[in-house]
Amino acid sequence: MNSRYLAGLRLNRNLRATASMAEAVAEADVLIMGVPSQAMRETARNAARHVRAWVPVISLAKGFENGTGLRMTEVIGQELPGHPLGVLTGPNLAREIVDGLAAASVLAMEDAVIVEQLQRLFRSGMFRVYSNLDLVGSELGGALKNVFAIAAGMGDGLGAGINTRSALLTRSIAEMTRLGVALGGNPETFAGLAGLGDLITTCTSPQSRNRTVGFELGTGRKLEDIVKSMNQVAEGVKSCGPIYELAREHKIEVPIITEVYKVIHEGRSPRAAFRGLLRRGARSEAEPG
Ligand SMILES: NC(=O)c1ccc[n+]([C@@H]2O[C@H](COP(=O)([O-])OP(=O)(O)OC[C@H]3O[C@@H](n4cnc5c(N)ncnc54)[C@H](O)[C@@H]3O)[C@@H](O)[C@H]2O)c1
Ligand SMILES: O=P(O)(O)OC[C@H](O)CO
Repeated sequence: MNSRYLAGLRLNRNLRATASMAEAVAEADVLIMGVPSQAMRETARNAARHVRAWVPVISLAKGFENGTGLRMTEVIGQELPGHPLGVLTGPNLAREIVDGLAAASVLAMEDAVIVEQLQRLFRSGMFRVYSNLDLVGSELGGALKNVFAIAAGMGDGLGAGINTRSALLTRSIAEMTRLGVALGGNPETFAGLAGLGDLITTCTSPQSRNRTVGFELGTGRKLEDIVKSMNQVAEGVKSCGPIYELAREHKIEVPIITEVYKVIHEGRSPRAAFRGLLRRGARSEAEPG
């Protein structure tokens, strides 16, 4: 059992826990990195002393590094150079998967041969794994959707209706695609499991930590109190800053991300954020906003 994070659920009996990095990593044929984004560099650096050369490293994290604005496989690549890198991402709420409910995921790597081999390794009865050679787009989808989930949660916390949520999700996927393509992803990836699929799950499930942060903000609670009361990471809170900066750097208009950034970093109220989105000028559906 992992009573702190997945209370009441029995873990697979093949899992073995250890607090020793050397023991966890030294004999590994594949390394799977499942820590919050802001802990990724330190964790990869600690692993580097023990891991064998050429072992593939797969990231599960969905965020950007604060300060550098780097994606997780970029961070891992700096600390573990020469290893084939990938991400496993998609609509994958941990609790549902441990509970044995069916789910689909994307394993994205740039090497077509290795991704096919690992796809077989990750696939099991109720867990269907698709491959994708667009590592950058798949990784971006997972990180960007967290900020949109905060926005969707804020709407729900404010008592907005399903029409509002649907409008927000649809404009979010347009915004995700626009920014994701500018940052090097393929547009098709954002319409797949790593983009739209994960956006739907995270924006609609009460299990999502990012949506929960947004929801609580919408009901009027303070960000500091919400984060303090959670024992798990809500990646969108810390990744929102680097994402906003990347959009500015690439001159991409991102109205939803901008409003979430203002709520998190500039004390704007969720109600004012939603009003800000509604008051934007008339435009075509193909335009930002
Ligand atoms: N939980 C999910 O449903 C889920 C699903 C898909 C992807 N992810 C992503 O996986 C990543 C990790 O999420 P999580 O749900 O496991 O987070 P979590 O907060 O529940 O747990 C993180 C784990 O990392 C450990 N950790 C925290 N800081 C650390 C540090 N400095 N050094 C070493 N270990 C540290 C914690 O002890 C804990 O075991 C996130 O990027 C998240 O977006 C989570
Ligand atoms: O709980 P969240 O908001 O971190 O979302 C978890 C997963 O990313 C959903 O796919």
